[in-house]
Amino acid sequence: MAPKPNPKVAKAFRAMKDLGISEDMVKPALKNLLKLYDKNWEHIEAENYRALIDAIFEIEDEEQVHHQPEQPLKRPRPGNQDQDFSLVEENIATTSATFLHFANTNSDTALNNTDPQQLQDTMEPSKLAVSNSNPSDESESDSPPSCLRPRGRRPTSSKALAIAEASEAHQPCDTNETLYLSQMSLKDQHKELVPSHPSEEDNTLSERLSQGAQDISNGKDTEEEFIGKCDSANGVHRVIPPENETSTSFHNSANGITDGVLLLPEDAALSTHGLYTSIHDNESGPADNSIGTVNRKKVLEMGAEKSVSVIKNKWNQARTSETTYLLDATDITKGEENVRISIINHYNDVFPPSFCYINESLVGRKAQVNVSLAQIGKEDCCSTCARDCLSLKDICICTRSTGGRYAYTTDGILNEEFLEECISMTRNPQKHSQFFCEDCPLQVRKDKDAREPCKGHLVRKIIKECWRKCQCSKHCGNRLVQRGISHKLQVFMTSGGKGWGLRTLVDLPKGTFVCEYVGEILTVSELYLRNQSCLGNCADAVVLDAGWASSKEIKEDKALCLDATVYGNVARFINHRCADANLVAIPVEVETPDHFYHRVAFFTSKKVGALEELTRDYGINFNDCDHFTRPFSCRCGSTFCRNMKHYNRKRTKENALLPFDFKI
Ligand SMILES: C[S@@+](CC[C@H](N)C(=O)[O-])C[C@H]1O[C@@H](n2cnc3c(N)ncnc32)[C@H](O)[C@@H]1O
Repeated sequence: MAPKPNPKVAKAFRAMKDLGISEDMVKPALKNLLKLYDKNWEHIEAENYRALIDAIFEIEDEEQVHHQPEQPLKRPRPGNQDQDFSLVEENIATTSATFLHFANTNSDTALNNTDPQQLQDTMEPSKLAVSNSNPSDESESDSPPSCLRPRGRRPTSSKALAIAEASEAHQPCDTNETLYLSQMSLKDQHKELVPSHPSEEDNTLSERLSQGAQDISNGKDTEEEFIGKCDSANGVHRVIPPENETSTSFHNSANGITDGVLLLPEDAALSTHGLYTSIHDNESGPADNSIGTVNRKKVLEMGAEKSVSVIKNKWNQARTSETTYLLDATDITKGEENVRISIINHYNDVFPPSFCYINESLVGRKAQVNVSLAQIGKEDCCSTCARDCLSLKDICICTRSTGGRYAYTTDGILNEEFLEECISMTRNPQKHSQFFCEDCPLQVRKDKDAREPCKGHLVRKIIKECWRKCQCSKHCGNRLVQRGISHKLQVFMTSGGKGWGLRTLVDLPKGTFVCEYVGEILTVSELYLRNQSCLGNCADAVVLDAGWASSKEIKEDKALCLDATVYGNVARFINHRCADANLVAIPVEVETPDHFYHRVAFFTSKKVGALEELTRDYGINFNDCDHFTRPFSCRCGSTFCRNMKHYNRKRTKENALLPFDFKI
């Protein structure tokens, strides 16, 4: 019998995998570190495997010196975001190559004309590497306790493919069919997909990319050009037939929605643990070990039936007790947004985290959110305006919270002055008014002995949009965030070891609304408990403290936050950048006169070019464990990085042995 793997090793591999780092890269680095630290795991595990990440990059740097071809995983150099951008651009050939192939699947000519040798010549070896790792080879019997949240998992065993092929091969291609990431590996396709010498008449790759995105958002039937098309002859990926049940959307159900906020019932198994336990407990799938069988499970019931799609992977479940949500690679939003948002990974074979896409926040079990229409008084809505408030002579009452000025311009972007003030608050909070609570909800959750005084909350500027009780039209210029995402975005695997990220596919002027942060509305205490049970693997949350200044006492059920770990929107993929991030978060009131609940909207703080990664400052103090964001070694690449002072890439071996706080 093969020896059981060390659980610490398995845990380290898993942590690196979450960051998009392949096993092949982890192995040599981990071996070196174990030698260096004399198998003392404390140093290796510290600060979320910071030493390991550094060691991986060092090996990679060395390799880059010795082997000229570019490696896929690159550390962003300190300096600016353009660096990140250029990395994306550098590698866009790979991404677009995939698109090019798909664009040609209709005629098949490109594929037929492709000389595999020429293809190889055009690709760097690292990008051609096809992961042969078979999950069945990874013994998971000793795998570390998995976080209670579900995670993306890639059923790549030969058995999985065999079953998929048997049931789906030779099915005709149907543009209505949806290609799910869980059934494909973009990387595996690279060998066959990249045309050797794109003709000179071809559009530039980035133009094609943009065009692909445009086609998708225009709803043309060229989806396959963008992400994939059933190609059973080549066996490059499999297609799951369309689901024949009703939409997976919670959002559209009439029941349960109160003034724009969807309420889940007490017994809806909202906690991560509860949700997945309930799925597992009730499922009665096929008795065999089939993989990739799609099952639908009623998880939430509220009068009308709502169902959640789960990909039931018996084989995976037996090993990890994890359930994976289906993810549509052409549109991770499941149609919940006005635009489709695709997801792409051309760096490694890591699958995206599994989560349930929602476009409006859901009220959790304990949070108290007042959404009653009766609470919206005359002073909170414009009852004499008509059509577009912004075009009227008289300033409407909805500008009360923004000092009698509209936050938006008639061009549909944020007012420059207002934006600059919000940016300044984010970058230099100490220069702005703050208030300090007597019993800070962020401290109350702690043991009495560990409590510290309130660290202060900014008195933030809040946008109040017009809402349904107002007399203006739905197209009023003072209703921007409530109309949802309108620009083309894409989730992509970053090149700098930050895992998945979000980027724009079009140029965005300064002050453009990009998206909201959507998730479960929890109390701070609920989040605290959830994070504790999550064994360090929760996504990040946003505290809704903009209204706290208006109240002397903040009751427990009013201290709210948003957690996008299990239910969330595209904002859950936005990575952190210290100080000079290109997005700024601004509280917005829409239909909620309750000052303890507000939405959080992201606007561009500068002009952002197409394909540039979108980033926000999480507001982390990297020396302070109090922040809800799970600690990570910052790889933002900013010259203002608050985590850089501890970091020196060229450190000596002796230095490597020092605790991180002492490194220079
Ligand atoms: C809200 S998630 C962002 C999406 C995430 N990258 C993913 O793959 O799902 C936040 C997590 O992303 C990673 N992350 C975000 N910004 C980072 C940065 N500047 N450097 C390193 N890791 C980062 C950290 O692991 C963090 O806990």
